[in-house]
Amino acid sequence: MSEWEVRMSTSKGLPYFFNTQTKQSSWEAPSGLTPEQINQLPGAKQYLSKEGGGGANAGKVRASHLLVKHRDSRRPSSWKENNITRSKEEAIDILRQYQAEINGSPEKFAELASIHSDCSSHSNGGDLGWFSRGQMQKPFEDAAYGLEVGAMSDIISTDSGVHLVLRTG
Ligand SMILES: Cn1nc(-c2ccccc2)cc1C(=O)N[C@H](Cc1nc2ccccc2[nH]1)C(=O)O
Repeated sequence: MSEWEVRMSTSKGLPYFFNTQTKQSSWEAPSGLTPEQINQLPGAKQYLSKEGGGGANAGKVRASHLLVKHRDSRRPSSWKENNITRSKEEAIDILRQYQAEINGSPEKFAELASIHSDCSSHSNGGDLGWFSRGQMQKPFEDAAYGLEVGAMSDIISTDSGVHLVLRTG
């Protein structure tokens, strides 16, 4: 863990993770590090400050999600299924299975989101990019802003369906 540090990409205005030994770099926090360990990395305080650092993303957070829609969703249709008829309870049961399979792994999260998420962001491994308060439905915003970078929410519910949220920036 000691060989990782957080640096700022001047071209993108985004923090990234750099391994000083292998010279590997990654936008996503290295897997296997706890949110506490991530926040103790050199550069974390400066570039991962709670809400997007001092740059273009000041006050913003970055998150990915895995959405399972149900028949009461605002738009009960997705790239996967034209007419979604499952109940909310069934959607929660399905998401619990994904949650267990993810088991805290950001790589697994992105893999399952790309296959199973009912949001068009599935093509991005669930990545929604950076957003500020006031942009997303409130329960989603509160979950994302309430997470440390690298942490995952429990199941949350919005008008779109039920979600798992992973904060990535
Ligand atoms: C907010 N958003 N960003 C994307 C997105 C982002 C990056 C790349 C592709 C799509 C899709 C969406 C979106 O609203 N998708 C909806 C589902 C949905 N509802 C949401 C509520 C809160 C956060 C994300 C959500 N995604 C849909 O596809 O029916």
